[in-house]
Amino acid sequence: MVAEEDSAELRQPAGRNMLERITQLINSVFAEAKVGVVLTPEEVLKLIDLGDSQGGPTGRHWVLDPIDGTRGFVGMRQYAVCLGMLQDGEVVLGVLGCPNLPQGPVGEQDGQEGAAQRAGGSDVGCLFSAHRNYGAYAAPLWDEHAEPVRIQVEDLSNPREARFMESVESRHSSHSTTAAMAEELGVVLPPLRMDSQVKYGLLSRGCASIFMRFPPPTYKEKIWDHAAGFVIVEEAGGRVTDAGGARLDFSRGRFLQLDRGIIAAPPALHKQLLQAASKVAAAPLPSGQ
Ligand SMILES: Nc1ncnc2c1ncn2[C@@H]1O[C@H](COP(=O)(O)O)[C@@H](OP(=O)(O)O)[C@H]1O
Ligand SMILES: [Mg+2]
Repeated sequence: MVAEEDSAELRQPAGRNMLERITQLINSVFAEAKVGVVLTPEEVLKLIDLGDSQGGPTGRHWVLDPIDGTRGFVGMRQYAVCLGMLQDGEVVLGVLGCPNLPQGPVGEQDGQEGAAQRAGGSDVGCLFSAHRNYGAYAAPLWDEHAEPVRIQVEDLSNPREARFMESVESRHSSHSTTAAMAEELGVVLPPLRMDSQVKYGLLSRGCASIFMRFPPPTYKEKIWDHAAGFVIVEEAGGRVTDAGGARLDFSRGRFLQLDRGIIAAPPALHKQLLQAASKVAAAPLPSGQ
């Protein structure tokens, strides 16, 4: 298992109280679900540390981000529970649980504080999934009897009709770079800002047609922030590459090695985005940047 968290902080004296609370919470959920197991704090620490696999090009690895979009979670916006599976370096399975995401059309307000208050309604909460070569699907998160429906990216090639998505947090993805890309491409709609991998889910079901991410140059993207969303978008007919056009490569361990950033879109738009990316990269920076 390749997972974001480890137990280091919980092993400190200052983490003891939190460890007790987490252990109690797990045991109460286990009791409710009649699992028949009671964990000790030490067992909880060991289980968390099972996520220390380094991934790589061979074998099978689960890739877990238990709360992706931590800032969105804390800010009562969007977040996602993300699980992917790597087989010999290729993402073959992906699941995204998005508790605060409406099942129908999504607007700017759904990426803002207050989204969490709408959670729990029968039309809020989405589960996206994909199995390599078997398509991408969406289902209501809380209805275990609902039949998942096949999803497809929007069949769009005209940037003037396109809506692009990016991070809420400009420290995660430069809003000025995406604005320059949008201008170069001729996108006229304002960005849809959402936390976490819900953006990959929205792209896959055609709620928006472009996802761009341009982190600071020194930042190394982690595979758990993209694995599940990547296979879901590809199985929905989209393309996900770095800004140089290389398909994301999950076989290199816990990190992705990217040229500038990530661009995801239906194929016809994706091609135009790559052209825009090379023009934006070649343009001189405005003074002061
Ligand atoms: N400086 C940075 N640049 C790019 N990504 C960053 C970042 N700092 C944190 N992140 C990642 O961005 C993820 C959230 O993505 P988004 O911006 O799409 O909401 C975070 O996931 P976690 O919240 O799981 O830590 C974290 O891994
Ligand atoms: Mg994350």
